[in-house]
Amino acid sequence: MATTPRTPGATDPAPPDGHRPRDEGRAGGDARARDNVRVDDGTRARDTAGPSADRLLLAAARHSAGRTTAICLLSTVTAGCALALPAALGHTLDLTLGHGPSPYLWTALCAALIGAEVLLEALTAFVTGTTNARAGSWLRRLGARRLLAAGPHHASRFTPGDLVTRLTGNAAEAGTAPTTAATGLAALITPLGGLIALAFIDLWLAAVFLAGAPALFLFLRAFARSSSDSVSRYQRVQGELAARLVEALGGARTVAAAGTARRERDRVLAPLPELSTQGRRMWQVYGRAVVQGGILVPLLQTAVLAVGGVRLAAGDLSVGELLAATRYAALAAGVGSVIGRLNSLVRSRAAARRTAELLALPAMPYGTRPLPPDGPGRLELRGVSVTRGGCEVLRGVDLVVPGGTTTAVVGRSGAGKSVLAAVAGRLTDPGSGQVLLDGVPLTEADPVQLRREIGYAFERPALFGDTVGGAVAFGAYAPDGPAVEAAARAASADRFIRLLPRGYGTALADAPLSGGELQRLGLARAFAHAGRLLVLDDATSSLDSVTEVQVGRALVGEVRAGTRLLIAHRVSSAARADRVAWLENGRVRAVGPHEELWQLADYRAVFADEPEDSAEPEAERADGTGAAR
Ligand SMILES: Nc1ncnc2c1ncn2[C@@H]1O[C@H](COP(=O)(O)OP(=O)(O)OP(=O)(O)O)[C@@H](O)[C@H]1O
Repeated sequence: MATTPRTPGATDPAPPDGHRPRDEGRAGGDARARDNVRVDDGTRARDTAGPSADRLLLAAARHSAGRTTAICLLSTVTAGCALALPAALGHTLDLTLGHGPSPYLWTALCAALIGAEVLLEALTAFVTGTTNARAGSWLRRLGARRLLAAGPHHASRFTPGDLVTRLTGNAAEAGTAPTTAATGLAALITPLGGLIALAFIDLWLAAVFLAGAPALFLFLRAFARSSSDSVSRYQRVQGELAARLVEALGGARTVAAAGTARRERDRVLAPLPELSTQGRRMWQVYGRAVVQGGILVPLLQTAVLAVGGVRLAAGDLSVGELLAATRYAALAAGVGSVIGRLNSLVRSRAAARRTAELLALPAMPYGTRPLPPDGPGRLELRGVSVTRGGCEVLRGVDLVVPGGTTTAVVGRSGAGKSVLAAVAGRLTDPGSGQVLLDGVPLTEADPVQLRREIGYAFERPALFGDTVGGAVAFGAYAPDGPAVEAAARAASADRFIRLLPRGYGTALADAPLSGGELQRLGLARAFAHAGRLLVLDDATSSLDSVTEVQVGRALVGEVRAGTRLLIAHRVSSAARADRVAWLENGRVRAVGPHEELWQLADYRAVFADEPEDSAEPEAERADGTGAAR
């Protein structure tokens, strides 16, 4: 038996055709691999959710309104100090050169202004950092909460790598918008104030500066445009690389088995040249900006200084005023920081758009109606239709599973069995129709009670928890040790768990599990949390026939009694059930006892491809009902 190190949540990508395994991440909706924003009706999710991105940024600003206001005040006062300093320095210089009374008071004022500026800048940086972190984590929580509320089917529109990028980098970048806007105001005050101060000192100096301003403006605008473009392209390619890598790692075994490691490596790394191009472009844009800025800004300052020198020689300016003027010219040239902030706002908005797309996921509606106490677990599907990828995969399904009975759902591959299981356990909602548990529509039921009352086991369970025992106990509530062990016994998992180095206390990371062992742990988890309805979605497919029969018996005798819905591929599973619902092309073709359906050639043909090793260990009768109940 192949043994693989257990990686919680790791699943192989679905094979291109044929029977596809069900896993918890899929849960009724395939992650449409390599097509991260494709939605059900075949259209692409909007890449331009402008208004909702803006609303999200406004909400983030409201969330951190107090801190953002503080940052705005702090940076405005800092700008005030920066603007007052050149005038004070100039005046102090004039006093020192003997044009007035003692300069000590002014020197002290200069020192105070410098000290205040440094302190305020440090304080602003501190508050900005913490505000950004808080806003980012708030956005991240919003996104994650909505993702969970939307249910697995809707979440599967996004690939895991893409989701990680949206919830980490994008949320963090969007979270910086409020502080960028707050400091942007001050960034505007400083160059404007510098220009006005320049005009106050001497109109000629302001005129010289303004003459060079268009060139400065054009240069800054070009920088903002090309840098924002290259940065966003770079980020997009980075996200694509991450998505490909996550996908390849998830399917590492398939890749190894197919011997396509080299091809897969090439596919993962295919965006690298584009990444390199965009990276180079980013640095080129930056380097060009440094050179151009390094020439233009000193040129402007030199022009102001030259004209100032002439005005000084003519006696129209004092030495102190000339000193102040050069400083104000430098401050006025700092208009670049405004453009830089605009640039970050543009990037934050783009990032917010990607976060907002998560928030646009429809949340599954829930109600507060309690399920009737001691209800038998009667499951009813009324006219249930489900559309996936533009096709109706369930069409007007009517099905009643009486409380306390077991119904096996059979059908050819792609008939809609897993989607039906997902609808029955409320992992996804039907497009039309209704699902009721003990007479309560699932959409109106209390979600907490629903999760306690519906147990689920999958073909490829994802394990959560620190230890093997913890993984079995993981769920809406934590069963105690004896209940965990009883569930593991029922799932035929107890024996192999006890052989692990620390038994139930073995860390999951130290427990290499075969496919069958993994399935048995998933079954044990479902048994430990069995409520009035238990849905087993092909959850015994990797078990050998003997173990499967043992688990089937235990399910009847040792697990809390209730209604069972089994997705079955084996004759033996169908034969053990009280009734069989036979699905064909998304419709219920027939419902009845296996023995009766077995008379139909089409029904027998459903199991025609059944592998030999799934035959019953006991002699099977010609009608396929030899399975022990
Ligand atoms: N998210 C999705 N997007 C598009 N099509 C989907 C999606 N989920 C399921 N389908 C399609 O719906 C149909 C029914 O899928 P389902 O997984 O329920 O089949 P199944 O009967 O369980 O098949 P199998 O026995 O092979 O697992 C299939 O054609 C499948 O490709």
